[in-house]
Amino acid sequence: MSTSDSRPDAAVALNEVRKRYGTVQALDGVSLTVERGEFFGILGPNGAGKTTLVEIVEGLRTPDSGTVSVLGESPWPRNTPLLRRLGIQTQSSAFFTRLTAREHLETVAALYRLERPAATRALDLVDLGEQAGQRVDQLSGGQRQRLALATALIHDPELIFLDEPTAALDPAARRSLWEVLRTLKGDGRTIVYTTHHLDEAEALCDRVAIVARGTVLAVDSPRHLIKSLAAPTRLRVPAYRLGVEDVRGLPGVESAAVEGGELVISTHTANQVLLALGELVDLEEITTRTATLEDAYLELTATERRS
Ligand SMILES: Nc1ncnc2c1ncn2[C@@H]1O[C@H](COP(=O)(O)OP(=O)(O)OP(=O)(O)O)[C@@H](O)[C@H]1O
Repeated sequence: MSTSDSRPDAAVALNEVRKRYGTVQALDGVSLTVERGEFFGILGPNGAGKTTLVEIVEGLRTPDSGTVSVLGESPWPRNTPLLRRLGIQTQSSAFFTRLTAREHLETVAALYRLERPAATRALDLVDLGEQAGQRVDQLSGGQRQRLALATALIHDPELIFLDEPTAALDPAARRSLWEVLRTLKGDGRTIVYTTHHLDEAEALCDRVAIVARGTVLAVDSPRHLIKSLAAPTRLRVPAYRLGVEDVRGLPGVESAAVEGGELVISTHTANQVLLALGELVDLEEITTRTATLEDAYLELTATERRS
């Protein structure tokens, strides 16, 4: 792993970062590099250390030891020129709640000494133009979340940190925000984001880090993670057609269980199992689901959940 000092060209470089709160070792020697222009996901169970990690990179906390470099600079002591190059969206973004969405953004724009059109651009970017005249405290949860994103983006930052940006969004709004995020990445910006939506991380991220108990379990592209962990393929057959006993001994079947009216068979040799199942049922009755990032994540973090 390269050290932060040797990678000033990286968007973020951490080397052996540790942070303890009392008896809790929140980060236990984290080293990772985020390249410029990357869409980078930080995944992990509750309490894994994700927020601590991101807050250290943002300069909001200092580590006990280790080095951190952000856009080639140290985030502390408080580095105002660097902060201006960062866009930070948190779950609990502070709003001027009695103002309208537009007034809120114009106020933020003024703090950055930006011209007023910056507010309109930010509203349009997150598709909040129609709510521009609505008071912030009357926006829905999802609309507030989009306003938080607009607030983080108003000064055109190079490196964007997003904390579960789609947590309160309905499925359609979530998809439309994905497009916003893809556009940001398309413009060459670097995005570092935390999420518990594994399907989303798989769809958006170039690479993800899976963190648990303050350590990085894996860093790779979702595709490579899925491949390297060799998570199983799942074949589903209506439970009224076949039972667990019918398939347990078939070649390639690793496990079988009934879930929600379907017999779910796990295998690493799907073709072999499909051949055998073809003797028992119509192939059209079988649905195949190849491994996902969620499977890889669950496999990697299984030990954490058991302990
Ligand atoms: N200010 C603090 N004082 C004491 N302990 C803390 C503090 N902040 C975090 N912790 C502890 O450090 C560990 C890591 O917390 P952190 O918030 O970084 O995890 P996380 O991965 O962001 O969790 P989540 O997914 O639940 O947001 C947890 O055990 C948490 O209880």
